[in-house]
Amino acid sequence: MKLQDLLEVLPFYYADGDISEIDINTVKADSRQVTEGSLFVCITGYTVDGHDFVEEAVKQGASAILSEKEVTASVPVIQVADTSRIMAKMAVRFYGYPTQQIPLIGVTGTNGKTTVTYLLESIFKEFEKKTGVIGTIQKKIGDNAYPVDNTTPDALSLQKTFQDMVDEHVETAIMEVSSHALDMGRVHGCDFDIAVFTNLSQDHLDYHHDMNDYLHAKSLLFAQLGNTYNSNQKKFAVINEDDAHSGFLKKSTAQHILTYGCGVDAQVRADNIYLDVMKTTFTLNTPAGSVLINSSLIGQFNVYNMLAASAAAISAGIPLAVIKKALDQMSGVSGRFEPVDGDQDYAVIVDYAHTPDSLENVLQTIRGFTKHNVYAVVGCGGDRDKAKRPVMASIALKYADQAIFTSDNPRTEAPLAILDDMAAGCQTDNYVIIENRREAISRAVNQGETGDIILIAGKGHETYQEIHHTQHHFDDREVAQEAIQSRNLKEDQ
Ligand SMILES: CC(=O)N[C@H]1[C@@H](OP(=O)(O)OP(=O)(O)OC[C@H]2O[C@@H](n3ccc(=O)[nH]c3=O)[C@H](O)[C@@H]2O)O[C@H](CO)[C@@H](O)[C@@H]1O[C@H](C)C(=O)N[C@@H](C)C(=O)N[C@H](CCC(=O)O)C(=O)O
Ligand SMILES: Nc1ncnc2c1ncn2[C@@H]1O[C@H](COP(=O)(O)OP(=O)(O)OP(=O)(O)O)[C@@H](O)[C@H]1O
Ligand SMILES: N[C@H](CCC[C@H](N)C(=O)O)C(=O)O
Ligand SMILES: [Mg+2]
Repeated sequence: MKLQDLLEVLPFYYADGDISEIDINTVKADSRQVTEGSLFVCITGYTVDGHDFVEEAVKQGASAILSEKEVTASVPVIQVADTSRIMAKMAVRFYGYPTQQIPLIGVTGTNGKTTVTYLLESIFKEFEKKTGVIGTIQKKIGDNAYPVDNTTPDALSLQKTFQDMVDEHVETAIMEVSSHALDMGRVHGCDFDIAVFTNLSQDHLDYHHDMNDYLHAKSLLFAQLGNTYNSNQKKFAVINEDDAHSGFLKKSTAQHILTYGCGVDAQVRADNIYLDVMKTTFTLNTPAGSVLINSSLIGQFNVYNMLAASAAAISAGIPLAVIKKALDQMSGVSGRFEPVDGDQDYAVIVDYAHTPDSLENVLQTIRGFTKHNVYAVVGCGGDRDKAKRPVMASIALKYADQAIFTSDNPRTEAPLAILDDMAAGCQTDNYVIIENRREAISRAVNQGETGDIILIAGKGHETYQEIHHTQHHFDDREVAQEAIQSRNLKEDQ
């Protein structure tokens, strides 16, 4: 592609050097990925400054540089005000406006995004649509899965993925949209058709200044809804009416709104909710009629996730009977309230709860299921929101008979310093600190007696423990299974 064609997305720019004959065969923001004929985009990052890699990019074969600061290079330099924002627009142009060609659903909120995207995938598959899914666990095109680095990829990877989805005839794309992504403009230029809000509670205060800043980032998805290119189609904001922030989010969009919740005001509503350890049933009331849902997803929070997915599906015109069939059949999401079954008479549940609200929801749910002991194995991530550490610890103590505090991706922090931050939130002494996660899980499993429930929180589907930039293989489900088997063996002897 001619560089000048790519620059059509810019109203103004300043070019240093003759760009009229320059061809671009790819756009890269990482000098290590630059190949002959790349446009190298300099991003001022959080750890390093991409402008420092111009020389390396030119050596690797970059034909031109897009920068937001003054840089000197032996190839033409185009200077703009904000390279991240412009890169997103260029990515959309470079990959052929892919989200104008597929309906796109974006899901945002503190908790429940992954679950809602998988519920939507099941519903659209039941409706015989080929789906694409992008999120925390992986990205999927039809039934093929690929690894991801971020819940919401950078703009270049994202638009490339959408182009792949177009090439592979995906009929609906469903993605998680993180607050980081919204704040950094990773989704600029995406033509969302439906935007879903799950809920907002404390997280990521390492990145966002305060809860208002966090809420504002989330609202950008709704502000962006329908503002891009072809806006003739009906666009919907699907909003959790029971969340305290719903009013603000409703004001953030000029598109149609469909609310969901458990109160009388919600347009898509759950009534007669029955929660038990094996199943959840409720009546799903919608503007299109009512059906009884009989799901194997556990807990009140999953009723909300099913309402969110149902409301989004209704906005997309999917019949209620199809929604019911998909929700009834869906067996669960990897690492979310996932039981580990080793033929034991106490339950072990692995769950991705890593925020105060999700931990409270999942422990409250578990507490409601047993009069026996509840054990909670809990840690907090390093290089992440420090303010949530004492809060999560005190929630664990409130609901569990014993909490076992341990490591969860300490990253570049000292594990014991993280555990100290957690201990600062403890008003009671029903906890132990076991830094090594394998030992912590083993301790919990060895204490389990008939009817007890052990929650292993925080890592869910993750298959690693990240320590000082290195990921060591670690899967809570495998480790718990090994601990159960080793105890079974000892007891059989
Ligand atoms: C704080 C944050 O989100 N950072 C993201 C950001 O990194 P950054 O801006 O700090 O980049 P940097 O490493 O400083 O580098 C700056 C620039 O120099 C370039 N560079 C760097 C080195 C080099 O040799 N050559 C070179 O050109 C880099 O490619 C980059 O363009 O851009 C990177 C590339 O897109 C992301 O991978 C990175 O995510 C980091 C890994 C991260 O941990 N992000 C988390 C906090 C995150 O985004 N999480 C959300 C939410 C998850 C949830 O839902 O809970 C997510 O969407 O995943
Ligand atoms: N609607 C909900 N409200 C509160 N907690 C929830 C909800 N749905 C799920 N959870 C809890 O949050 C955890 C994470 O769920 P899920 O992965 O669906 O959320 P997410 O928003 O994708 O998280 P992340 O921000 O890490 O991508 C679950 O394991 C469960 O404990
Ligand atoms: N997307 C979240 C995941 C947290 C998962 C938890 N295991 C941790 O490492 O804190 C984050 O990067 O903050
Ligand atoms: Mg997720």
